Amino acid sequence: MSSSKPSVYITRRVPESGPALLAPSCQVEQWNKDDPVPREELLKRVQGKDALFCLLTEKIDEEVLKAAGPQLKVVGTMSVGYDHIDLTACKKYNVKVGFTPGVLTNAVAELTMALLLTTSRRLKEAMAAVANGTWGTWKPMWLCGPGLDGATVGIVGLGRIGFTIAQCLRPFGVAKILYSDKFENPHASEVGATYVSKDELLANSDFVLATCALTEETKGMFNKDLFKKMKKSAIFINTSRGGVVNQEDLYEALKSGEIGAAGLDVTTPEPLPTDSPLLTLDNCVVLPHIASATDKTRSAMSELTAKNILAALNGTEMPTEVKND
Ligand SMILES: O=C(O)[C@H](O)CO
Repeated sequence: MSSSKPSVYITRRVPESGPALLAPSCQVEQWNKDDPVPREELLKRVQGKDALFCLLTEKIDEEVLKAAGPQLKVVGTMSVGYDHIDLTACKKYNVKVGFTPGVLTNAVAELTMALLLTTSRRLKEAMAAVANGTWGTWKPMWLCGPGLDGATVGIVGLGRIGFTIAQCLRPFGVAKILYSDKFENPHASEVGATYVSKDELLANSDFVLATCALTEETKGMFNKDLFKKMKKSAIFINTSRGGVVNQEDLYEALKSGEIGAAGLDVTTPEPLPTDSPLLTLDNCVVLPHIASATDKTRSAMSELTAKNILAALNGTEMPTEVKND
């Protein structure tokens, strides 16, 4: 680094451990609030900065890169997903991109398991019954659900997170884990996962989990055609991005009984408006994008983002750089 300290703009209040790593060697400016920085403010504040520390809520496109100026060296996003960053524009402006894979894998797998259990064991309806007084006597046929024991689970996208979910599933006694992806995962056999076509996965799975990245190919992929191919009892879980689902089609599939239930940690848009039809359904559980929300994970994400930025500013290898060739 040159003698004058490089400047970094942080777009949100984030766990302090990340900014603390930057502070000794950088001039740090921060939008120190819990709500996103307004676009105009971002475009103003990023001017002249050497690095941008952002979140998945900020669209980082050519306009932002241009506003920053030619000295901008790196965009570090505090997320594993980077669908909010225009990689083509970053390449054009010679800006490196850092992200935070690995450190949030366990937390996201854990929350995916929570959604699986909440939907299959009908916890939303059960908790409502306790609260609203419709809990009568113990009834043998009441609030029964499919359970994981002996089930076939289909994972669409067996990357780090999908793989860890497969590990978590095994002690629950699932019979089969199927996965579909662009390529076979060479470690799949370690978790007993079998590579199949998407159609085979959809036709045979009791649970279908979306753990793929949002790309041009996966955008809106879970639509009425795919829901039709699932079992009528299938439970669909999404902890990737809301954009992989056609939400109108999902609503129809849940309402009409085309599929059994859904558990979503991600939606389009976020926050999901409170008048969304999805929220009227007993068989749909919606969470506010909290899969990585453990104290430890969010601190680790903040630190890794800072380390990516420092490495890029120092001209050393970034711990987790998005390959942008
Ligand atoms: O992309 C991510 O990192 C998650 O969606 C939020 O932690």
